[in-house]
Amino acid sequence: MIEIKGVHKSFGDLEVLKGIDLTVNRGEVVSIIGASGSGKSTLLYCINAIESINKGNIIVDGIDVHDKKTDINALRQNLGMVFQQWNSFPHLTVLENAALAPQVVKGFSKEKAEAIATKELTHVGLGDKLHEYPTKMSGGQQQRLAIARALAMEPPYMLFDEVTSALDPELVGEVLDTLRLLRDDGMTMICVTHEIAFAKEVSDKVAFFHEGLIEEIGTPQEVLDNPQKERTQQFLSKVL
Ligand SMILES: Nc1ncnc2c1ncn2[C@@H]1O[C@H](COP(=O)(O)OP(=O)(O)OP(=O)(O)O)[C@@H](O)[C@H]1O
Repeated sequence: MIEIKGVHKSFGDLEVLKGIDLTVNRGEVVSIIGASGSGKSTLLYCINAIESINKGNIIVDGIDVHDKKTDINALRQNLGMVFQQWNSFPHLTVLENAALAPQVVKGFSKEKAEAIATKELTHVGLGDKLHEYPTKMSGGQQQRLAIARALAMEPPYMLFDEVTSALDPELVGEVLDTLRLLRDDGMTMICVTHEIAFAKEVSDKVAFFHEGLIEEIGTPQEVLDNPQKERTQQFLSKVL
């Protein structure tokens, strides 16, 4: 379970998160929507300690992420993260890219790491690209590689930060299909997304962020079909 309790985060004088409370249970898909600058990505970065927090707690399976005694590297193994921009190693093949972290971080043998990486790459539809170089692939394929690379660490949680935003429109579908696949596998996911229809389809909960606070949270039917707050209604009227 991921428990976010009263989290505040500032960059200098700018308070970006103003008291976020959110619980993500195992097996749940939670989508975070909201205007640009409302703090969605910052929350993801705080969950896996890329960013520090100023107040509150983030607890992952009972471990306080921002406690000085917490082994961040061990914790991050449980939190796979995929960003808007895919950053693979251009001099490594697709398989070598996906097998790298299990070897370096987990100390797995090359054979074991490549077996897991092959399984995950096949799962995301890249089984026929193992020995190609990522620079030769489309943006959608590279983003699926980024997902497989995160999955190869076998994390119980996945954090997705606008993974389709940098893609040409015709490539968005294949990446969303991959996320649907993970949802069907029962993966616990937090998705920061601008894809409202996708959020509606896959999420157990949708959180609408407004200026560093959760303005409204509930099922997709509650928040997206029947929003109670005026700000949610205004936001949805602009993006739907
Ligand atoms: N490292 C940083 N230093 C200073 N300000 C930052 C930093 N990261 C983010 N911010 C600011 O914090 C605010 C929230 O940014 P964040 O990326 O979390 O928003 P967002 O809701 O994810 O927006 P978008 O949908 O555009 O990605 C913005 O005003 C941004 O400029």
